[in-house]
Amino acid sequence: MSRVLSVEDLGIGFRSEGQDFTVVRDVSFSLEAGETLALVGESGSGKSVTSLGVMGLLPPPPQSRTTGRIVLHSGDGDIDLLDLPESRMRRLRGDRIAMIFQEPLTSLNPVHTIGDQIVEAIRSHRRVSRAKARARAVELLEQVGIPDPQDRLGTYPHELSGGMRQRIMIAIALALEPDILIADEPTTALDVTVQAQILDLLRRLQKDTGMAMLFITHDFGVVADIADRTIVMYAGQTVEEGRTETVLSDPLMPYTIGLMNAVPRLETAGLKLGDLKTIEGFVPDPAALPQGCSFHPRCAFMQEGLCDTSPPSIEDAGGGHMVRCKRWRQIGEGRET
Ligand SMILES: Nc1ncnc2c1ncn2[C@@H]1O[C@H](COP(=O)(O)OP(=O)(O)OP(=O)(O)O)[C@@H](O)[C@H]1O
Repeated sequence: MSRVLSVEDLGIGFRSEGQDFTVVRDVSFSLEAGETLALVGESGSGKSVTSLGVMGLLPPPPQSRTTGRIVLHSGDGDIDLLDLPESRMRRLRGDRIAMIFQEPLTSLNPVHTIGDQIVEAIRSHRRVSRAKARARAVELLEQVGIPDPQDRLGTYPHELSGGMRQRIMIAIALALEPDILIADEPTTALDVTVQAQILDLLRRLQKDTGMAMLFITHDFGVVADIADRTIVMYAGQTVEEGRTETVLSDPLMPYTIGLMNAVPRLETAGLKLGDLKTIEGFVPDPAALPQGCSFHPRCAFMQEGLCDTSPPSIEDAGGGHMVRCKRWRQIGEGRET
């Protein structure tokens, strides 16, 4: 597999009411062609801000500031996205990196037909005739499973169901055959059956096109269905990372365990980790992070004098399974007994 994206030591901060605060810290990951990486965490953990950073869609400085490197590995060589002028970033967006969001209605234009919107997406990046772009639009609608694609070109977004709208957004995102698709909670607003259909569709399209996917979700059920690798984020940091099957079968960070236990069908039989059923409390305010481990005030395994003093570094628990918890060894041992 070839590498398509490297994110190195990403840091993102905002300025609000004269105060600077950091919401993403030291996040590093890479994406290979054809693989899916999930970013998981509760609301406010920094998943969306990370993906907006990759897309170059954060507010301009001084409202936001981004540090580290985001490198797109393309046929034309490596492109450092943080150094790119907005005009070139605009050309890459949609073309090499595309994004779909939770609620297609906010991205689709209500006054234009879906055919016009797909044609526009193609013609804004490629010099092709209207007729050719329309033919490609029909092909794309077929690809994403829209029945009677020719007739559907003339419909408006509000005439379609939520699942169909998400398929349209996927068609638009794929129109230019991007190397990377960022999917930010694309199935959260859909009912369970439609959610499964959209996940199936994304998996099939990925197989056909070889694109890499960065999949943002708070739902471990979705992670189990779609991701090759998983990064769990908490308070703007990676707290656990590894192959999805490793993270799911052998979670070592109490935050990950708490998130997983919140998904009934994943309830981890045999974990024997006491009564960590749900996670009490909230993600901390980025402007007032607790001392020590950011998660310690909510953690059932917190050890006074250890977890509340200095922040834990991220450690390799074996085979690239990375964990940011000073007590991961005891947690692993507790599981084996
Ligand atoms: N434009 C902005 N200005 C100031 N703060 C922001 C801005 N966008 C996001 N934040 C803050 O950054 C932090 C991370 O937010 P982010 O949206 O990335 O979380 P998330 O994990 O994706 O959650 P969600 O699932 O709700 O989108 C939050 O504390 C949020 O309030």
